[in-house]
Amino acid sequence: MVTNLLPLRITDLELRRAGRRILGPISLTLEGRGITVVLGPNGSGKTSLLRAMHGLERLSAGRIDWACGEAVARARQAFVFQTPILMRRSVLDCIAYPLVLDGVGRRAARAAARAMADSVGLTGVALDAPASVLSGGERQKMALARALIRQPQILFLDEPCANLDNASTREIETVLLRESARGVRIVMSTHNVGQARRLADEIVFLFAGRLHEAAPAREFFAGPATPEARAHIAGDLPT
Ligand SMILES: Nc1ncnc2c1ncn2[C@@H]1O[C@H](COP(=O)(O)OP(=O)(O)OP(=O)(O)O)[C@@H](O)[C@H]1O
Repeated sequence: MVTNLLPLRITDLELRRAGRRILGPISLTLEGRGITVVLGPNGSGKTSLLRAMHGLERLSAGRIDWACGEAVARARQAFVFQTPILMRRSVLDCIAYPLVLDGVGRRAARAAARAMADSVGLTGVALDAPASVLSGGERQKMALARALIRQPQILFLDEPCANLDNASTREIETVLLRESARGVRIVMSTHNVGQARRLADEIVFLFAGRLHEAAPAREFFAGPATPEARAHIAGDLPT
């Protein structure tokens, strides 16, 4: 179902901010199915690359081309931010909100939101309570439910498990693997090598704003192309 959106072609992309180049030049093609993990240390440009793909960054140079054209592509994708945006609504209404914006009636939207809350494991949570009472892990699940409720074909997630404990991380990873198996194309960032090993079909490794490698995960982990990638996988602290 993603075939008419992809490939996504990124050509000579550069982002310059405050007088310095923070990303690029990057040329990269995203195809097919599965989970692409954008891996790299803090500050390597992961968030910036995901935001650029999702159309949230002004490009300083280069192009980003979706196979189906930009407007169609934007309507079929969702983004989960590292720190979920909290609205002053109940948990259920936060999840239902994208459907309400689409014109779905409140009752139907809330019913769909209830089912989605269940499917991401938001159980034992008072769904009519304000979203602000949720724990970190619950907030991430709520953000994931809100992103999935319009059934996006492509889902971007920026460090979806940062600061979460093992149990919450495992639950979110399970949802991501399930959605990927259902055909949702997932593009996510992490600096966590273990998470990349567990989830990735493809790795895009960034270091200091540069693309070091884009390769099938098995290939990347068996023989990373650059010393920086090798050190990152090994858990060393390259300078
Ligand atoms: N608007 C901006 N103005 C100036 N510098 C910026 C801007 N946005 C990002 N940067 C810088 O660009 C670099 C890459 O940032 P980015 O958030 O993309 O990295 P990251 O790999 O996602 O990092 P982290 O893992 O810490 O979230 C950082 O040095 C950051 O300070």
